[in-house]
Parts: sequence; C-alpha cells; structure tokens
Amino acid sequence: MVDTLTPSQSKVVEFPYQSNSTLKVVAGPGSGKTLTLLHKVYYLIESGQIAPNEILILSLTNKAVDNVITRLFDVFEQLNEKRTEEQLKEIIGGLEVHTVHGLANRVVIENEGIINVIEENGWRGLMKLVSEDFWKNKRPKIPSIKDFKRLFEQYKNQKTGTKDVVKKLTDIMENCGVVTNEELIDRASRYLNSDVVPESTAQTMEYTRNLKDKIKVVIIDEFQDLYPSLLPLLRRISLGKQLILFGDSNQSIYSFLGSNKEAMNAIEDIHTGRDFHIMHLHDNFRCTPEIMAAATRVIPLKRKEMNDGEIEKVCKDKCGVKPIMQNFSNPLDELEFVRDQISQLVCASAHLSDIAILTRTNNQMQLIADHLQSYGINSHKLTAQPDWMTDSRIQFLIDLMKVISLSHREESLKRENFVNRPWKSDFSLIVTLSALKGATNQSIQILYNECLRHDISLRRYISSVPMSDWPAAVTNKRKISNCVIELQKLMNNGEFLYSDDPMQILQKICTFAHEMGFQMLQPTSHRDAEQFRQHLEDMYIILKLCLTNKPNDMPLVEWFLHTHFEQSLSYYHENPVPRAGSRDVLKISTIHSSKGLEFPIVFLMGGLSWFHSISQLEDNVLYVGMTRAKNLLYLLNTKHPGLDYKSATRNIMSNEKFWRYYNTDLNRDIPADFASAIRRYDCLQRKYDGFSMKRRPFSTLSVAHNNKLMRLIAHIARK
Ligand SMILES: Nc1ncnc2c1ncn2[C@@H]1O[C@H](COP(=O)(O)OP(=O)(O)OP(=O)(O)O)[C@@H](O)[C@H]1O
Repeated sequence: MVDTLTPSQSKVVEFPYQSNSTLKVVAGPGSGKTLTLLHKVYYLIESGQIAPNEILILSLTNKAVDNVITRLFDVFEQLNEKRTEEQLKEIIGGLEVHTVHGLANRVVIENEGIINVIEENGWRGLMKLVSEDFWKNKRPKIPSIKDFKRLFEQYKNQKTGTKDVVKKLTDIMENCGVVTNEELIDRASRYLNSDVVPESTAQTMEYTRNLKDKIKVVIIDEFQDLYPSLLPLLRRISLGKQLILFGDSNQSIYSFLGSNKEAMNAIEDIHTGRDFHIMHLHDNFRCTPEIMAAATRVIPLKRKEMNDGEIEKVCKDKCGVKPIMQNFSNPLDELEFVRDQISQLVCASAHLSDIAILTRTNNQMQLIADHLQSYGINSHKLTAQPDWMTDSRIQFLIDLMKVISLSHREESLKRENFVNRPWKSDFSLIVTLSALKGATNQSIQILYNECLRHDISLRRYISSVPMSDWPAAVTNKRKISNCVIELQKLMNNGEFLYSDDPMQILQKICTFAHEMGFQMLQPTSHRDAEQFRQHLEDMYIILKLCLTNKPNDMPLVEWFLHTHFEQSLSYYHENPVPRAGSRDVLKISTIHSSKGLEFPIVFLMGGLSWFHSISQLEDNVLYVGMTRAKNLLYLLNTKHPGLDYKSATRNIMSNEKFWRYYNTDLNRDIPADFASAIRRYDCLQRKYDGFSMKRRPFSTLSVAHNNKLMRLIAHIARK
C-alpha cells in the first residue's frame, strides 16, 4: 500500500531542482523524513529533472545506508506504473548511495591504490612502538587503546608536546598506506579539489571526476550527526550542486566526535540567502501519543524550539498504556524482568520479531543476548557491520594475510631492481609481532629502529640479520625470528598466495596462527570458541564469494584483501542473517545502531546504575531510543528528571484494550480469545520452571548459572 503523502511532505518532494542551492528539511522522529527522501528521489528521476547517476545520497552509518537501499526498492516498486522489475533495479543501481567514509574510501583508492583504515589491532600495534616516556605525566596510568587514539589525534593536530613520537608513528602509517578515518576524509577532499589534481591525472580518475562534474543533487540523511572533520569533504562535494539535508537536531547523538552544531552551521553556510530554503514536517506517524508525550519530556525545551517552534502532531490514537518504567538494583532482577515480560507479550499475541531491546553498549547487548539464549530465546543483533568483520581475531588473521601478501610483492619488486621503499609490510608485521607472547614493546621498538637504520624492511631485518647481531636488549629473539621464518614459508608457498581454494587458504593461515600460539586467538570459553568458529565460517563464505567474481589475473588472497569489506556488506545486504525477519527472533541493538529504525515494542535499557563505569544516557540518546517504539515502550533503569516513575504498569498481558489496538495498528487479526493468553503464560512458566522468577527467588537459582552471569558482569564492569 502506498502511503499518501501529507501536504508538507509533498511540498518537499515537489520542490524544484535548482543548482547551487540548499534545501533543509527539519522534522521530528517518525515524521516520514526517510519516506519523503525516497519519494523525492523517485520524483526527481520520474519528472525527468535528474538522471539516477546524478544523485548522491550520503549517510553516516552502514545501517542507515542499508535502510535507504532496502526502502528504495519498496517505494519505487509501489510508485512504479510502467517499468519492469529489471528496469527499476537498474535505476536504483545507478544511484550513488554511500556512507561518507565509504565514499571517501572509493575516491582515495582510485587515486592512490589500496589503503588501510587503521583498526583496533593496528592501534594496539602502534601503541607498542611508543616508549614509556610518552605516557609520563599523562592520565590514565594504565592507558587503553581509546586513550592512545585520543592523545595521538591531539598531538597530531596541535603539533606540540610529544611531537617526535607522533611524527614517527605518522611516518610509518604514511609509508605503509595506513590512514585514520580523519585522514581518509581529508585526502578524499583534496582529490575532489580540481586545483590539486592535475588535469592529466584527473582524466584517468573517472569516479572522482564524475563526483565533481556529473553529480547534480547531493542528499544528506541525518544531517544532525555531521561532525567537523567531515566538513572539507562535504563542502567540496556540494559545491555547485543542489544540497538537500534531512534531519532533526534533537536526534544528534554523535557529539563525542565533535560539535554537531558547528558542523551544521558550516553546512548551512555553503549556500545562503535566496539559495537557502528550509521546510518542516510536523506529523508523527510512528509513536503512540503516550510514548511521544514521555519522549518530549526528556529533551530540553530550548532545543525543541530550535527545531521549528511548533508542537509535533501525533497521528495515532491513544493506546491507553504509558511507557512502563522500572528500576532495579540487581542486574539479574532486571534481566529476569525482561525475560518475564517477553513471555507475557508473546503469550498476548506479540511476535518475538516485534520486540527490540536497545542498549547503551555492545557489552550490555551481549549480556542480554546470553541471558535470553539460556532460556532458548533467540535474538538477532543489529550491528553496523556483519559480526565477523568486527571480530578482532578475524581482523588479526586478515593482517597476517596482508603481511604475507605485501612481503611477497616487495620481494618480487626487489628482484626487478625496484627502489625498495617504503615497505608497506612493516605495519602489518608490527601488528603481528605485538600479538606474539613474549615480544615486549621494547623489543619491537628496538627492532623497528634497527630496520630504519639499515634502511631495510622489518621482515628482511629479522630474517637476514643474524640474531647474534640484534641489539642485546631484544628479548625472545628466537620466537620473533621463528615467527618471521614461518611467515616467509607461507610467502614462498604457492599453495597459499596463489591458491584458488578458500578452505586451503583458511586452513594454512589458521594453522600458522595456531602454531605461533598467538594469545589473542586463544578462546576464553566454550561460547567464545563457538563464536570464533562461526566467524571463520563467515570469512570462508566471503572468500568463496571472492572466488566467483575475481579477475582472472588476480590471486584470490589478494582479491579478498582488496575487496572483502565491500563484498561482505553487499553479501549481507542481499542475504540477511537467516531468520532475522522471522517471527521467532527478537532484535537486540545498541541505541546508536537503531537510529532510523522502528519497532512495535522496545525495551530501553538505561544507564544501569550498578555498572558505575557506564554513564547515564544523555538526553538525545534517550530520545532517539524512546522514539524507536511504535506501540509499547519499557524504560528500565532510565533515570531522567523529566520522567516520572509513578506511571509504571506491569499488567500488560491481560490488557485486552491494548492488544486490540496493537493488532489493529499492525494490520493483524484481533486474537479471538484473550483469556487463553494467561493459560499460555502459565504453561510457559512451567516449562521454564526452575528459572521462573515467580516460583523461585534469585538466591536459589542454580549456582553455576548465577556464577556465569556474575563473572560476565564483573568482566564488563572492569572494562
Ligand atoms: N504520509 C504518511 N502516511 C502514513 N504513514 C507514513 C507517512 N509518512 C511516513 N509514514 C510512516 O511513518 C513511519 C516513520 O517514517 P520514517 O521512518 O520515514 O520516519 P523518519 O522521520 O525517518 O524517522 P526517524 O527520524 O525516527 O528516523 C514509517 O512507518 C512510515 O511508513
């Protein structure tokens, strides 16, 4: 069914194309921003004003890009009157839809060849190169990777303080083609600047040239999340185009990356005066009036006024149930409450897939998933990237593949008398050695300084200079040397680098990692081992996919290293995780990853006061989380002065009026017999038996079960 647009939505859709101008669309959650954006794209194309390949849609997260692509198909299909499915697919395929970083990546790769954006293992490796002096007089005493990243960026930008250390690190990153996200954006904007790219080179850089010359309309979704370091690229890409911004300043939740307000002001300054237009959408189609009333109470009035000065109009009728609020001092009580409520909801006709549990952190998400799983309740995590790609063990295996592939290339270039500088393999080798048990920071620093002094690669230094000639302060020499020797065996082994067998490649790299005893690959529990096995399987699937589309003259390992990120995103887009949409899986997500999505029932897990290290939810994050809910909202441990806790009602299962409303809203049949919900619930409770909160208090839960949870909680609290 096609949603009929409201007059204000239609005004945005039909607003004419005009180069060198900005249209800013401001609207609250659930007002149909995304829907209007999709209709606008359709209208621009169908009215013949703009061709598909002249439209660029930018978002900040892969999840948001995914959401736009999926919904594009739906809207185009619904509105389409004359085209075949194939033609629609072609039109949509012609649109440029990216994250800002994805776009920057493409531009930089076209201009420089493969680059690597530094990941967690990379930062860990770089940290090993920093001497103790770096940390003198700094806090905290035991620094985390996050602390290091922060200091690194600080020093890089200020060019003061521990300058030499940072210079050394930036040099090695530069030499090895490793960049930070900020650097990626910066480089891409330089390539888009025609004054910098010589005309002769620009001829061959088709993608970059098209972005500059061909694109006529740039649409930015969720403008409120832009932050200052993205500005150079966005400004460059919007020059001369029609810039269309969709967003809501109350939903700005990435302020930790820099001032969103500053970024928004700068974006608005690109086109000013008569070339700047602003429009508002006032209706809320998503939430019940009860949910909206509570959500509005958590955002300060001044920001409400800043948006548009008008009160949002909620389109749905009242459902009769206010958000259910509950506080717990014991984490297990909270988990059991969630489990019990889920049982009630499902018995009263909700589908498990209607329910989303939104958390503050990934760790909290895992804890809840584990607890529900222990009752046989399946959940699907909505993560920004497929899980396997964010697994640091898998990233480490990919780094091993990189060091082998890069070393091999350096070797063959050397044979052709190529001037052998810089050595891109150094960075990946440092990452590898840092994971080797017994390879101390000091040893890695000394070896790296030596290789610089001898002007050879780190691998070559370790493999060709006798250990007796290494500086005495290097410890565990044999282990380090052995690791490099074994790596070289793989490098010279055609069955790895030139293999067309994904299983063989995986087996060889895993065997090497296993024999070296890298500590980070040692599973910490049965569950951990199972998860790693699952992620290896996912990596295998992408290796197999690479085999089907690799160019003939490119070895599989190399093709995988170049393209696994994009291939994986498109694979999971086309093949969503099995059963993710089916009725028997509920969704778990961080609040940040749930942005732009909506669910009939939401459990919002708040600041969890018993985790002292986890801060309370900020107003905007709370607001985004609350407004994901269409019909029923639980606020657990979400302490906020704007919320009053007396409104709690827990008797949801037998509230017949609510369930009539719920099923009507979701276009489902009304259950014939409400009394049977309680019978079903009792039956379910008998099944859970020993775990039931009603029948047995926590103190008598099985000791093993309790211990396991407490260990997990203690582990998270330490982080
Ligand atoms: N004109 C309309 N008529 C009926 N339903 C509509 C209309 N416009 C939007 N909706 C519905 O409202 C819901 C919210 O729309 P959408 O997801 O586009 O909102 P949004 O403004 O992007 O929300 P958020 O800012 O929270 O991401 C969707 O279910 C959508 O189908």
